[in-house]
Amino acid sequence: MSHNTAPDLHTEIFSTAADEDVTADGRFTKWLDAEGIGFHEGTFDPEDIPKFLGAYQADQRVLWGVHDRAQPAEALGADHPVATYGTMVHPLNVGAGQIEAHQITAVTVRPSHRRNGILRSMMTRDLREAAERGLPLAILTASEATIYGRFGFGCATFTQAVEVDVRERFEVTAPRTGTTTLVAREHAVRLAEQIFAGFHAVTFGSVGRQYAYPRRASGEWGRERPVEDRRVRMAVHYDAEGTPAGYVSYRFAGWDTTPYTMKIVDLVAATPSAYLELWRYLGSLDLVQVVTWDGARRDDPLPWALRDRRCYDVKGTEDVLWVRLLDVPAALGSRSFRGSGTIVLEVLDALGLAGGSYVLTVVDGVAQVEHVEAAAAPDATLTINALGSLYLGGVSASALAAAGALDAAAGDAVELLDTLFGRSEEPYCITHF
Ligand SMILES: CC(=O)SCCNC(=O)CCNC(=O)[C@H](O)C(C)(C)COP(=O)(O)OP(=O)(O)OC[C@H]1O[C@@H](n2cnc3c(N)ncnc32)[C@H](O)[C@@H]1OP(=O)(O)O
Repeated sequence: MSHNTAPDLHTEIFSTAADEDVTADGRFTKWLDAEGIGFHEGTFDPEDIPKFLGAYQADQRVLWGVHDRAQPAEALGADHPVATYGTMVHPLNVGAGQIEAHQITAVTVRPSHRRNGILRSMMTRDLREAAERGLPLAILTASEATIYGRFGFGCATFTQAVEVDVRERFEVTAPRTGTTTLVAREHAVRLAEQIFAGFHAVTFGSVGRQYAYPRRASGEWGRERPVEDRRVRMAVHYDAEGTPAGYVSYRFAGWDTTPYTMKIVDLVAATPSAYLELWRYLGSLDLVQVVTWDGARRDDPLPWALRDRRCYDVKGTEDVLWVRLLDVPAALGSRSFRGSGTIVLEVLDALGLAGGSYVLTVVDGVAQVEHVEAAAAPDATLTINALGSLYLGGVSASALAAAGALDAAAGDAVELLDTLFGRSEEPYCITHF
């Protein structure tokens, strides 16, 4: 049977409430299943749906479903979205303070409906409405690097995947402090929340975590399902005062994997010494040959703390946060800078949300930003994407200029931007969403 009917689309936007229907026919279950199709997952176990609903409520997610009422009779029903989109708000650490970031997640469009502008229509509407609500910026983590530039996002933070040889030659040379020990499952969620809060408060670029994170770190939830993963263990580092300052949760890859591998599920350290002590602990695990982790900082201090730095092998780099400024004065004005100086920026925004000329004045790291009439001679011109990349200091203005992504009237403008936006540490985000 042929089916030439044009799509008949309508969008439903809802926030999950406690009385949401969790049966197979409920809109939440249909929405979750549609999202799962986009990421090639199987259907969900019905008994998991209430737990996912509870998590989504805790995160205060807003869910979008696009429905097509003109599909063949045998197709998934019209109550089953052909596209999904989700948003929530969590704080982003920008130094001087935390700003509310509009997070975009769960973006999927069914193969039968792709490349018809469905993503574009959801995202342009959502970004406009988020800007109207006064949110200074939007963030996301991207499945592909080619999708979101056109919507004004710039790649802003990175992590690297590492493999550390923890056989005899592994030794952390820093002086030993505090205690690191396995903790009982019943305390693990609370400890994970408490330690992450300490880490987040001091880590530039960190984003507050959703409900599922401490549960997965503790093993109370597994990676795929919200049921206990009995193979996950969690060790906590207590500093010299006895304060929990870091945790690592890990899972053995099994005796069939050689070299024998311990995979880090999550590692969060609120202090540099907690970080090294967690690695000292990992190095003490008998019968393990390598430890793997995909969330290390690009400027990881660990190799500098090892007797044999060649134990540490970088396997790859991954981009994490993509940033899209929605309100340039609010976003720049909340961030801590370095030094002092004044610069006029011309920002180009194809979506017309945040473009214009801005005077950025920084005095001893504190910024004031003024939106001005089109400047006759800006010191630097860049797209909103490039400003999103520059925003957290994950790339220098010099690198953007060398890449043709920032056009400076004079060389000292680039130098000044390097000083102002530069940081001694890279921005670091270990929250995926
Ligand atoms: C934040 C997150 O959730 S990341 C996860 C993103 N989702 C996935 O990776 C799941 C699998 N992919 C999909 O479901 C879909 O292909 C999507 C959501 C990526 C794209 O949805 P579509 O409705 O097909 O996109 P739409 O038709 O609106 O395209 C908008 C523009 O993006 C481009 N585009 C869309 N997808 C891609 C892609 N994967 N790579 C490069 N360009 C893309 C289109 O060509 C179009 O360009 P134009 O407007 O400049 O001509």
